[in-house]
Parts: sequence; C-alpha cells; structure tokens
Amino acid sequence: MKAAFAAIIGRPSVGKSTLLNTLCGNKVSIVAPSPQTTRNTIRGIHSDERGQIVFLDTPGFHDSEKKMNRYLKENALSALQEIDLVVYMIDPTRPAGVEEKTLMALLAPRNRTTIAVINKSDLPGARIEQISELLRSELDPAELLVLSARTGEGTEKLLEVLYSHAPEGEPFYPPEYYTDQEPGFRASEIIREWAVNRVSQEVPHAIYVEIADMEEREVQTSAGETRYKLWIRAFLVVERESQKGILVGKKGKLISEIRKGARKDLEKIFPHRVELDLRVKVNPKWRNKDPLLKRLLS
Ligand SMILES: Nc1nc2c(ncn2[C@@H]2O[C@H](COP(=O)(O)OP(=O)(O)OP(=O)(O)O)[C@@H](O)[C@H]2O)c(=O)[nH]1
Repeated sequence: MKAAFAAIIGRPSVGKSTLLNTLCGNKVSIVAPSPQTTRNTIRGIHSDERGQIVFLDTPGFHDSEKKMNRYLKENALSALQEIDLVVYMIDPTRPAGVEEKTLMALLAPRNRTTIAVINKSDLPGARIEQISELLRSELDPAELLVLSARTGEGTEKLLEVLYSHAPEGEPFYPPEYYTDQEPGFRASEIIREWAVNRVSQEVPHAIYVEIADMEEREVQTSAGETRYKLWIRAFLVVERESQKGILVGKKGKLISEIRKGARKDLEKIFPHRVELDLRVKVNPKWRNKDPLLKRLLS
C-alpha cells in the first residue's frame, strides 16, 4: 500500500479546486480532527486499492497574489514540511511572470518529489512547449504532465504518477470517515456539543439534534466560478417549551451563538463553506418515545 500527503500549489485560478474536484469527487468528505497535519487542512482524499493520497491546502500559496507574495517573502516553507509530494500547477494561457519564477525557485526539489502539471490543455492558445521548457530549466520536476482538470483528460495519469512516487504506508484515514451517513452524524454531534455547553441543569440531557437536510449546493462567485457550499438544516429538539425558551435565549441571542460556534467547527471538518439553519423545537417527552430513542441510539 502507498500513502502520501500531497500539496497542490499554484497561482490563483490555475485550477487547483477544479483538479481536486476531478480527482476526489465533489462528495462531502468528512475528516477526523486528527493530529496528522498541523499547519495544513485537508482539501480532498483519494483512496483506492493502490492506497491513499491526502491532498493538503498549504496556507498562503493559493490566496491572492498579494498575500502570496507576502507569504513567499516570509518564506514559510515550513508549511511544506509534512508533505511527501508537491503538485505544481501552471496555467499555460497566462504569461509566467515573476510570481511563477519565485514559486519555482522556492519549490525546486530538495528532499521532496515535485510533479509539474500544465493544466487547461483543452484551451486553444495554451503555450505548452514554452511552458514545458521553462519548467524543465527552472524547476526540474520529477515528472511533467499535461492535463485538463476540467475535462479530466490526463488526470488518471496524474494519479498513477502520484501513487508511483508515494512512499509505502498504511492509509492515514479510514474509509469509513467518508461514508454518506457519517457526515450527518458528525454534524449533529458538533451542534449538540455547542448546545449542551451553553445550558445547565436538566437542559443538556433534554437536547437531541435532528439533521433535517444536508446538501451540497453550487454557488457562483462574482468572478463566475463555481464553488460548493454545504447547506445544513438542523433542529435542536427539547422536551418542554421552557427549555426551548432557554435555548433560544433573549431575542434569540443564545441560539445565534450556538449556530455561529457550530458553523465554525463544521467548517473545520468539511471541505466547503457551511451554511447552518438552526432552530429549536419541542417534542414532549421524547426520551420516553421508544421508536425515536431506538433510532437515535442505533
Ligand atoms: N478550460 C479550462 N478551464 C479550467 C481548467 N481548470 C480550471 N479551469 C477554470 O479556471 C478557473 C479557476 O479554476 P479554480 O479551480 O477555481 O482555480 P484555483 O487554482 O482553485 O483558484 P484559487 O482558489 O483562486 O486559487 C475556473 O473558471 C475553472 O473553471 C481546465 O482544465 N480547462
């Protein structure tokens, strides 16, 4: 089995998110808050019989050009310490510019395998030959691939190359973290935790969380790009009206605090922005209602 942490690095709009979506699918993958990575967040995971590649978001490299420059100046290469493989993406329809050269100089392989990927091969006007030459002279990557993250052409080959360079090892994350049921359960646990920690006496025991809806929605950014957000509609269910009043709080202050806190934590484990619609409702004596209890405990 192979297992590796890989960073996808490149200038803004080079196609990093598109590539990740193509490689890992858009399905919501939930990640255990595991200590495996400290400075990087997980953007996607690919697992199959070959092993597992965990794609990491390296802070700073993908923000605005301005932020990226500042980041490069501060030379925080330490963000790459935990990484086995670097996928360096380049857009052959744009002039290479200073940023690109700085990035290449920074990434020029030291103890790490760098795979150069020329994206957007489907576009006319892609100067693939010139960019390949530049990559060979400035970066000297272990592999050089041409692909289209959008159409998927060439992306299977990239996976092959990644697995061939990945070190031997057991998967970092068990596949059951990525099943369809799991995200709902984890989401309800996070919301419940925020609620029970904000109330006292008998109220915490009277609360359960019902996830009414959970879906990924496409959103168009102002730049006309497609992003995904996770939309969750959930209920905090209590036994009595008085408990509902406590949870809602004065002018809805408490429920709003719970919602905001839970949302932040949900965004730590889901790869998308989260929108949380959270309400309180009463289900009298739910604890005595056997079928419901069975469902909750099963
Ligand atoms: N034609 C074509 N367009 C692509 C391809 N890959 C990405 N794009 C487009 O390029 C734009 C930027 O893609 P993203 O995946 O958002 O780029 P990104 O690198 O994640 O961008 P940041 O999050 O800003 O760093 C989008 O409009 C994509 O649809 C490709 O292979 N071919």
